[in-house]
Amino acid sequence: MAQPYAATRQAIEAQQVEKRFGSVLAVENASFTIEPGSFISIVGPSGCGKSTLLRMIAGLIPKTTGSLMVHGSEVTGPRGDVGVMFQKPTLLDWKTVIENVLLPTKLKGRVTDADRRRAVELLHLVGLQDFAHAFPRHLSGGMQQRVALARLLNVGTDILLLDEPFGALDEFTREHLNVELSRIVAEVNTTSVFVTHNIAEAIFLADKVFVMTPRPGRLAAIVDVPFEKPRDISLLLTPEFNALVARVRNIFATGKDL
Ligand SMILES: Nc1ncnc2c1ncn2[C@@H]1O[C@H](COP(=O)(O)OP(=O)(O)OP(=O)(O)O)[C@@H](O)[C@H]1O
Repeated sequence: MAQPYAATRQAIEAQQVEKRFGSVLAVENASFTIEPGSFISIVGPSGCGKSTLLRMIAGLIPKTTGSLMVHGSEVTGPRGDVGVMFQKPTLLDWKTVIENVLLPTKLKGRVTDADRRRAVELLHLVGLQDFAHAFPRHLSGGMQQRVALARLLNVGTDILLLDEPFGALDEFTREHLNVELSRIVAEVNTTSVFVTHNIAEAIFLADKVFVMTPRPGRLAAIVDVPFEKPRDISLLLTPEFNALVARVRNIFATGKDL
């Protein structure tokens, strides 16, 4: 359900945003709004500008033209209310799991007992409560991404930008983590923007799917996902789900919605 202030203030608002890298038009004329608390997937084939769009929202690269606002203010650089997670977990190998989760707290100052309790809560949330004192090298790739997610949640950002966070993992782990991610972001009530080139994954997670097509990177359609949440993996086998997958695939092929 939308937040009370959704009517007046969107989490993210883009108007005619473009990004050029020299002669390459990476993102063309993107306009959209993202409501607080919603889950958006950006899906499209390789090179269509998904990561570029996400990096602009994160303030990691500047837009070339247009207006891009987060919580009502123009994005001019990285900001505290937006957190980003990439395919590689970037954990500190010489720190334990809980020390990695507490890293953002430590960068701000002294770590209190309350901070430690919160870190333990976050480890419960991502299912790693028994691994607080393990080192990252003793964890699987999926577990390391869970630590990265707990660390990101510890920053307390309102908006999570997730760039293929499970892209390097096997299909089974990935499906399982998608279910977990869905539960976790609903529990902490963040706005989430998730980049993937996997159509089923995009639909399974999202309230809306932004479909991008390449050359130049264009936001071809915004598709509403009608399935109730929380969602179970069995949804993937239903005709309704597969019809939506076919619809998104058709947008890739034709650049147009049905
Ligand atoms: N720093 C850069 N300098 C020059 N060109 C870039 C840069 N970053 C991206 N591009 C170009 O912009 C276009 C979009 O790239 P982007 O990485 O956003 O696509 P993507 O959809 O995320 O692809 P993938 O799924 O393969 O990660 C591509 O043509 C890419 O070569």
